[in-house]
Amino acid sequence: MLEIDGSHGEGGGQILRTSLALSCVTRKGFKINNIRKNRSNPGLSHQHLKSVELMSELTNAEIEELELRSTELKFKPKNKPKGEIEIDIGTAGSICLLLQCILPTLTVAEDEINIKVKGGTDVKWSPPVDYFKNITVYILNKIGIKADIKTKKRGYYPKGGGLVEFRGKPSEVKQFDFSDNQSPEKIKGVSYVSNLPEDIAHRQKKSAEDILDKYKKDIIVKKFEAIGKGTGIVLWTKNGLPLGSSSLGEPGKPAEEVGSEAAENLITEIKRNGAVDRYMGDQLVPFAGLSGNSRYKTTQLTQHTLTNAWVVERFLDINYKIKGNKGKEALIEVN
Ligand SMILES: Nc1ncnc2c1ncn2[C@@H]1O[C@H](COP(=O)(O)OP(=O)(O)OP(=O)(O)O)[C@@H](O)[C@H]1O
Repeated sequence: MLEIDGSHGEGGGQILRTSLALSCVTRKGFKINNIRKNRSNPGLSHQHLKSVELMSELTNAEIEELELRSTELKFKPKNKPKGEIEIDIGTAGSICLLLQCILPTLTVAEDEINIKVKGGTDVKWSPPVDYFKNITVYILNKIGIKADIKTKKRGYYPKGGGLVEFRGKPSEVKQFDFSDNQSPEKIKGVSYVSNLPEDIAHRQKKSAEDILDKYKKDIIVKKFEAIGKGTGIVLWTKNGLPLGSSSLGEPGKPAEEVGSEAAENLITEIKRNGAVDRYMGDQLVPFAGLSGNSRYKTTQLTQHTLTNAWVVERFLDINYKIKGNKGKEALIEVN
């Protein structure tokens, strides 16, 4: 069994998720300790626990020590992933982070993987579902990963209750070279509210548009069905590979600030010389590794990217070459 130190780098949940994914791809078992050691609430939270359960059901894995707040875990998959599953995170834990585990495993899937997940769709420190669809899944489709998601209901902190349907098919990851990007022709986006006045979504949109004044824009306003209250905005560039940014509303945060935060972050992404944004910088790591020979330039090298590369190197016989410094543009290569 491979031994993984969950406190490596930022010591967060992604070490577990990437280990689960790569374990299912290679069918190498692993033992992880110090799970989420550097988080204020260490150990497995609901989202991580459900990710382990999901991956274990898909591959008929043997697991030991699976409990809420466990800081250690053993996982050994038996079969190639496939199946149809309904899973309820039970909290506002991120649906998109749970789905992160499955995407790399489509490269070895025996059959379709269809999942209905309940939980949070637009929650802090995770990809909002509109980012996941329009940036993560969009870019992965381009490199051969056959996946799609449909958002049926939104889920916000603290109640969750969002519903997303995921469909994935056996896929072959293509080698890719994303070292350049084109300047954006247009900014697309969605400014949304649930169970709050629609005016908030219009104000978020307006303040984002004011900052993005020199670009063509197509930002739609939506009122989404949900159990709880929530607002936010997701923006992405059109032309070439999409760069994305987002901001969530919260009590006491003016709608104008939500819109301007997302727009300013997007401008920073555009001004930097990178083909993918800082979040895709870490999310593409496993796919570059699985393709065996790929390169891409991220707008900002993060600790998550470095840690993700470290995890993938434990499972695959590859080395990442990362040229650049943390916080700056960087080229990530596998060959
Ligand atoms: N605003 C965002 N837009 C897109 N992707 C995001 C955003 N915020 C975070 N992400 C992605 O979500 C993932 C977060 O990983 P991280 O390890 O921080 O989660 P986590 O550690 O599981 O959190 P926790 O330990 O609390 O569960 C990363 O892949 C990151 O790129």
